[in-house]
Amino acid sequence: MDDKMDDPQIIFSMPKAELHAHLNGSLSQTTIKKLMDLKTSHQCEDVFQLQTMFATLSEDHNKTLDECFQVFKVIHQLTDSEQSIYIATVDVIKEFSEENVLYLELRTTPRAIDGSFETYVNAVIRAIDDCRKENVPILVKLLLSIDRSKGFDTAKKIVDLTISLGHTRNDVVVGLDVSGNMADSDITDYFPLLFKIKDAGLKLTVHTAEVRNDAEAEAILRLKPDRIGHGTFISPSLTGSSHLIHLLKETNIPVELCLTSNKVCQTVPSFKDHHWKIFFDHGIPFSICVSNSNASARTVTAPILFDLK
Ligand SMILES: CNc1ncnc2c1ncn2[C@@H]1O[C@H](COP(=O)(O)O)[C@@H](O)[C@H]1O
Repeated sequence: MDDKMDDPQIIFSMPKAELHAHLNGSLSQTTIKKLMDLKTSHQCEDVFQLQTMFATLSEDHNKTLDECFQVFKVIHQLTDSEQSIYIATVDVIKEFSEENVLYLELRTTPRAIDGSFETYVNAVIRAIDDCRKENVPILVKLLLSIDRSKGFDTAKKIVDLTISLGHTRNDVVVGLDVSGNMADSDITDYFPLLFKIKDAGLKLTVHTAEVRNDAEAEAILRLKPDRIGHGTFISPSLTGSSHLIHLLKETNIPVELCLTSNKVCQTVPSFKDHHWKIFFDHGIPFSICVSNSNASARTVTAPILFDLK
């Protein structure tokens, strides 16, 4: 099987649900250009430096997972104001809708804007509300993310905000995602916060086993989140053991599988070697997701599956 798909049109036209989309990982080139122009119009001094960084990032080659995390640091410089976050969110929603995504569960990590996480989240929610008012034909819900590399205190603020919005805006905010670089932290430090989310009746999804750490993967599965993201190194083809996949099957936790993201970040060598087939054969419930993409990358995953089956 070829790792490239020639004709994604059929997938464009299919109605889809997207359950794992990072807001700042979903900016199209058009939106990036728009946000860059916004910086220029505000006469930001760092705009030339940003342009150079984006030119380098746009070079078409796969990146390691660590390099992917560096990319976000650059993208975050573009979404650093209420206005830019609003524009980014509206664009991402409309672009998913244009690709016939009917249910979009967007996730994003609030950053302090003028010292306030609320400002960031309010800009995202205002964009979702405005798309609803405009009758964009897509249902959008929001997960707030904690970035596990940012420490407990920041995570606590985001968890408290999630719980508060889970009451006041439960038409939009459905729960929490745990993301960020696995190498940077011990996930169990965050467990008291994750229990708070569960106790508040909110949904929880956790990036799990993107790189190998069997003890951590087991601890997350035993925590029983509502979903897990990736689950790459749960696969016996990579760990050489069936222990984690049996545990996953026992807990029956659905997995957000992100084929393109895994390939680009090189946590799997090729689509052919992706663990989706092993999960399929074990009867693990999963959803095919994008995680991070530009608009043109979003629709390649499903044809790959058709091809493999
Ligand atoms: C590739 N696999 C991944 N694994 C873990 N976390 C990831 C990720 N891809 C993205 N993120 C998380 O999402 C943030 C960008 O979107 P937001 O600023 O939140 O909208 C990244 O900074 C990282 O924390």
